[in-house]
Amino acid sequence: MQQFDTVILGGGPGGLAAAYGLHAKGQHVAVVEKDLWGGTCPNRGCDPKKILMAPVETQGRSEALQGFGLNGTLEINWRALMAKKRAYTQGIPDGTLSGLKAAGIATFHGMAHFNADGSVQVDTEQLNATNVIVATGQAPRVPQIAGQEWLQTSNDFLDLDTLPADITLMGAGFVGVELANIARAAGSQVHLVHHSDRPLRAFDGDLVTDLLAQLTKQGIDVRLGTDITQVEPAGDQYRVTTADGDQWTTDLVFATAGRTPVVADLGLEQVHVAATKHGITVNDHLQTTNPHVFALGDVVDRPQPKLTPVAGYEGQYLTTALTTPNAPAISYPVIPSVVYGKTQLAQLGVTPAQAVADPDQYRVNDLDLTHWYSYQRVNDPHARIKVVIEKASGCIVGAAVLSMEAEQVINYLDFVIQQRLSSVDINHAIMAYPTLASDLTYFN
Ligand SMILES: Cc1cc2nc3c(=O)[nH]c(=O)nc-3n(C[C@H](O)[C@H](O)[C@H](O)COP(=O)(O)OP(=O)(O)OC[C@H]3O[C@@H](n4cnc5c(N)ncnc54)[C@H](O)[C@@H]3O)c2cc1C
Ligand SMILES: NC(=O)c1ccc[n+]([C@@H]2O[C@H](COP(=O)([O-])OP(=O)(O)OC[C@H]3O[C@@H](n4cnc5c(N)ncnc54)[C@H](O)[C@@H]3O)[C@@H](O)[C@H]2O)c1
Repeated sequence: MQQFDTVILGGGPGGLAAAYGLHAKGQHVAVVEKDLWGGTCPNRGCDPKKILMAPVETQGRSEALQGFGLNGTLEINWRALMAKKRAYTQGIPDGTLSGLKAAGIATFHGMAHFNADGSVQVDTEQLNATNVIVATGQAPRVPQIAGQEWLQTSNDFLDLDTLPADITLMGAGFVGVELANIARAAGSQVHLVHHSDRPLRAFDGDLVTDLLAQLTKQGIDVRLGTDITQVEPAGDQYRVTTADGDQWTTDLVFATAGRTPVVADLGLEQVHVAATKHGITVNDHLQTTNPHVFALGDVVDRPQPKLTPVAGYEGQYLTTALTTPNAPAISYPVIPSVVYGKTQLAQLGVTPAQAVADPDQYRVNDLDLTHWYSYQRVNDPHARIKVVIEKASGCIVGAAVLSMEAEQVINYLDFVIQQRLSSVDINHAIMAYPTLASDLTYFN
């Protein structure tokens, strides 16, 4: 039996933020990881995805300028791109582990679960702690359809040796839309199938419609309002059948229909930690139904989006909460979400839909940006922003953006909203011109 102040289950971005934070506060900390040190984001999520996305973005910019001073399209070399991705990801687990060891944080590799006395079991090791933090994340959800055993996941996609000529993606959420962008740009025929008529439900409906039109223009076969009911082998390929009776053959089918919290086999019931199908139940101090067990990151059932910076923020919060008497409840700043691709979709703060529902408090500036200098310069075909303004203060409190530059614009607006900067404040700053930042003055 080894004794710690805090034992953390899961060595992803959330668990690691808490581990380093609590260690810096003088706690004796242990982290348990059953698979790849570093977790989803740097091994099978954000980072490898965005490495694959780099040439996609460049190709998109090149396509937009064809006939406007640029001739010749760019071709993606999948093998070379995958080699670049692997050169990055292969160093992550060892690098993460050495960082923890160098800091003096205890590490255990293996599947952790609770014993009935509240201790944590990792193979033959029994770890005892004042508090335990569950940071076990989410895993791809594989829908239960006929032939589900043939379905691949984003983990497989992000490590494909060769990109098949024809792929099908089941679900047009964050993962489905981003993988569709990558595969299409790299030369695959892509079928993107979504069960409802309204994918990316958290985002502004008009901008999602614009984005889907862009994907269709890129040659992606977008099929809405239809369910894949069966996948079966057909020679070297798979035959896909939908509820409408449509059928086609494809080389690989990927389940991109969401992710499920990793709670099975943790023995949560042994220590009376409650969970729903959306994750572990916590109060406003990230404390579970067991006062000595806390949870953070993707595994938590909460309304905030399941993103790396949110997991990291919660790790920092628990650093304070577990080392300060009477710590305040967690309070989240505005959280930006971005769907990456040739055209990026981003959102932050009060949504245009919320603003329209409360016209006494808010107004919405719906701006076609295609004629603004920043977007004309790069020939962005569909640049658009909806800016939500609080009527009483004149401050920007939310935004939804669709453009090749959305990831940058949304982060500038994050500062503007978080600091509650008025247009007078913004005008006091001299920004380099002409840049995306110098556009900020014109949004409200
Ligand atoms: C394809 C893809 C792309 C993404 N892109 C982005 C993006 O661009 N931006 C963004 O912000 N977010 C993105 N995300 C989401 C992001 O990866 C997660 O929000 C983030 O990794 C959550 O961190 P976490 O620490 O909560 O969980 P994880 O990173 O999932 O880490 C949990 C760890 O716990 C381990 N574990 C599980 N059970 C046990 C156990 N019993 N014992 C020991 N260890 C265990 C797991 O092996 C894992 O390593 C993406 C996700 C995917 C899948
Ligand atoms: N750029 C980013 O920040 C980024 C990228 C990828 C993932 N993520 C994070 O990971 C989470 C998971 O992403 P995701 O795309 O796996 O999930 P998601 O919840 O964003 O999208 C999955 C979609 O599939 C649909 N669906 C469910 N069952 C289906 C079925 N049988 N057939 C067809 N469609 C079906 C769902 O309605 C949903 O719209 C995201 O919510 C996000 O928090 C973030």
